[in-house]
Formats: sequence, structure tokens, C-alpha cells
Amino acid sequence: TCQVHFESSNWKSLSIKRLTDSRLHGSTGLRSGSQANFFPPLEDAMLPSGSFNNRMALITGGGTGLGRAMTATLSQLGAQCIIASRKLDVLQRTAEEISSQTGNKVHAVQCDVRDPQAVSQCVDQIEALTGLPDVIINNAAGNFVCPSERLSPNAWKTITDIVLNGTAFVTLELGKRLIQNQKGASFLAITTIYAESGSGFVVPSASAKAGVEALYKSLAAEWGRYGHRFNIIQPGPIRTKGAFSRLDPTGAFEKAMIDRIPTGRLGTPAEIANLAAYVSSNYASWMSGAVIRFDGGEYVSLAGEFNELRSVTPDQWKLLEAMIRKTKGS
Ligand SMILES: CCCCCCCCC/C=C\C=C\C(=O)SCCNC(=O)CCNC(=O)[C@H](O)C(C)(C)COP(=O)(O)OP(=O)(O)OC[C@H]1O[C@@H](n2cnc3c(N)ncnc32)[C@H](O)[C@@H]1OP(=O)(O)O
Ligand SMILES: NC(=O)C1=CN([C@@H]2O[C@H](COP(=O)(O)OP(=O)(O)OC[C@H]3O[C@@H](n4cnc5c(N)ncnc54)[C@H](OP(=O)(O)O)[C@@H]3O)[C@@H](O)[C@H]2O)C=CC1
Repeated sequence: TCQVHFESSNWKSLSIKRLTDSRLHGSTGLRSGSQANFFPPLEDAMLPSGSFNNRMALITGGGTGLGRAMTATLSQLGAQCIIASRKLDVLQRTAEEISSQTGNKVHAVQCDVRDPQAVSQCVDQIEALTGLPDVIINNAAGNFVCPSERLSPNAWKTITDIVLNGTAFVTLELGKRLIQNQKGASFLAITTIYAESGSGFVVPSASAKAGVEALYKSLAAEWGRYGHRFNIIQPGPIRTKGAFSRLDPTGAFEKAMIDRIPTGRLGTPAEIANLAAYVSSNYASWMSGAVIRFDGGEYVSLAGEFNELRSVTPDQWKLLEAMIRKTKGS
């Protein structure tokens, strides 16, 4: 396993081999704080079986990572799913694997969400396959870490096109057709905790995800009258090949990241799939305009000015308290 701390790392010794380690395919981090024992991840589907019977769900980026896990859970709960992204072979493999496990059909449709014409054709295909969906999960994304001064205009455009424009094209195309057909739907966008705070080194992603949040909050207000709900999940770190290979390619930052998560571990794809299923289900029919942070406490841990005091020992606290109590006046 990777033992390298960023501060002490010798960059030359960081092996790219780590990217192919089996830990990329495991569900939780190999490293975790001892408190993680208090917070074991449950992997089973949480909702009653049949919760999505007779419902159609579109999941963009459903062939891999978190989108795949959401597809598997919705399919297990009875939904007919459509997964859409650029790589048809990946989609078809995932669709076959999930269908054969759940007995419910998963359709694979090729679509580059950056291209509004491709999105429109994709929705034509969906209408022909299943009819308009009841559940839409905008999960497709692109990202990589990069100092902002190294970004080319096309790098900026590529990320913001996938994340913000892609989400808008899918949402508007489906929204218009649903409105025309007087059909209600649940829309869910997957953003990130730094959509709220901003973050250096992922600036196109942070900007685009913030835009997605504004889009979804705005439409929650505007399109309730058409029977449409809009919600947002902000995940904290969950190991997927797509994210970790582009955001921490050497594995050097993983320990520091887990150390700052109060629950002492990464999230798992199954956990976010359960949350996404709940938000998209009729159990959440009164939920709209919600922004749900799902991050093991990482955001508040990063935000609190005094949180570093977690490392102060009980003996050191005795000393500190004595010093503070001794202080008289200002
Ligand atoms: C601190 C530790 C953190 C550890 C992990 C933390 C986890 C928490 C995660 C939080 C949020 C996560 C958000 C996510 O979205 S993760 C999902 C990531 N998944 C993906 O990105 C999958 C899809 N990605 C891709 O297909 C590619 O990576 C893509 C570059 C986004 C798009 O591919 P494509 O359209 O083929 O684009 P090009 O390769 O042609 O590139 C376009 C443009 O961008 C420039 N570019 C590409 N890579 C880089 C790079 N690494 N650095 C700088 N620039 C890059 C490329 O050169 C092109 O520009 P130009 O034409 O000017 O050369
Ligand atoms: N894993 C994590 O820790 C976190 C993830 N997230 C978010 O979760 C979501 C899923 O990420 P994750 O599963 O980790 O990563 P993945 O890389 O596995 O998922 C991204 C998906 O987006 C699809 N995609 C990328 N570009 C396009 C495009 N132009 N058109 C259509 N589909 C596209 C990819 O498929 P294809 O290549 O076939 O197009 C892929 O299936 C993203 O929104 C991400 O921002 C947020 C916070 C943390």
C-alpha cells in the first residue's frame, strides 16, 4: 500500500504502478482512521424492493464509477435504466452485467453531452426505447488537477462543456419534452463539496459544478409547476478510477485526505447509490431544491479554523487550560 506523505515524498519514487493497484477497485480506502470502525458502510439497497417498478431512469456517465453504482441500485429496485456516455463498449458491458444480475433491462445509448444535437438524438432514442424517463441523474463529468496558469482555453472549455453545458443540454432537452407530454420527473445532479467553497487546482470543475448548482436550484423554483423536482448531491471522496487517476494520480494525497475526514474513511459507491435512489424515489416527493452534502464530514473539517486542535493531547490540554485560566485582563 502507499505509505507516502506529500510533505516527505520523493517524487521520483512515486510509482505510476499504483494506479493499477487493486485498491482502485476496492470500495473503501485501505487506509482509514480507527474511528472508521464506528461508521461501517452498508452496501445493501436501502429502499424496499420494487420501489422503482414501472419507472424509467436515465443516468449519464452510468457505465463507470458512481453512475454505475447508481444504475445497479435503481435496477435492483425495479427501474428500467438507460445509461449514456461516449464509450459505447463500456456502456454495453455495464448494461449487460447489471441486467443479468437484476433481471431488469439496462439500455446503453452513446452520447457526448457536450453536443446539443447528440443529446437531442439520444433523447429520441430513449423515447423510442422506453418513453421519457421519470428519473434523470446528471452524473457525467470531466476533471483533472492542474495549476490554473497551465490551463489552455480548450482545457477550460472541455471541462465546463461536459459539466455545465452537458448538464444543461440534457436537462433542458428532457425538461422541454416532459413539459410537452405533461409528465413529471425527478432530476438529480451530482456535484462536489468544492462547488460551494471553490478550490484551487480544479478551477474549471469548481466553476462548472457551481453553475450546475445554480441551474438546479433555479429550475427547482421554476419547474415545480410542471411536476419536476431538482436536487443536488455533493459527494466527498469516493474511490473510482475516473476520479482518483485524474485527481491524485500518484496516491500521494490520499492519507492526508482520509486524516481530515471525521468519519475516518472514504465513502463507497453503494452508499451514494442508496442516497441517490432515495432522492429520486417517491419517498422524497416533497424534496426539491435540496443540496445534500455527503462527505463523512470532510467539508466542515476543512472549514473550521480550530479543527487542527484535534491533535492536542489530554496532557497538552491541561497545560493549555492552566495557561488560559492564569490570564487576567487583556
Ligand atoms: C487531494 C487529493 C484528491 C484525491 C481524490 C479526491 C476525490 C474527490 C473528487 C472530487 C470531485 C470530483 C469531480 C470529478 O468530476 S471526478 C470525475 C473524473 N472523471 C473524468 O474526468 C472522466 C472523463 N474525463 C476525460 O475524458 C478526460 O480526462 C478529459 C480531459 C476531461 C476529456 O477528454 P477529451 O475530450 O478527450 O479531452 P482532451 O484529452 O482532448 O483534452 C482537452 C483539453 O484539455 C487539456 N488537458 C487534458 N488533460 C489535461 C491535464 N491533465 N492537464 C492540463 N490540461 C489537460 C488537453 O491538453 C486539451 O487542451 P489543448 O487542446 O489546449 O491541448
Ligand atoms: N469519485 C469521487 O470522489 C467524486 C465524484 N464526484 C462526481 O461524481 C460523478 C461521477 O464521477 P466518478 O464516478 O468518480 O468518475 P467517472 O470518471 O467514473 O465518471 C464520469 C463519467 O462521465 C462520463 N463522461 C465524461 N465525459 C462525458 C461526455 N462528454 N459525455 C457523456 N459522458 C461523459 C464518462 O463516460 P465516458 O468516458 O464513456 O464518456 C464516465 O462514465 C461526477 O459528476 C463527479 O464529478 C464528485 C465528488 C467526488
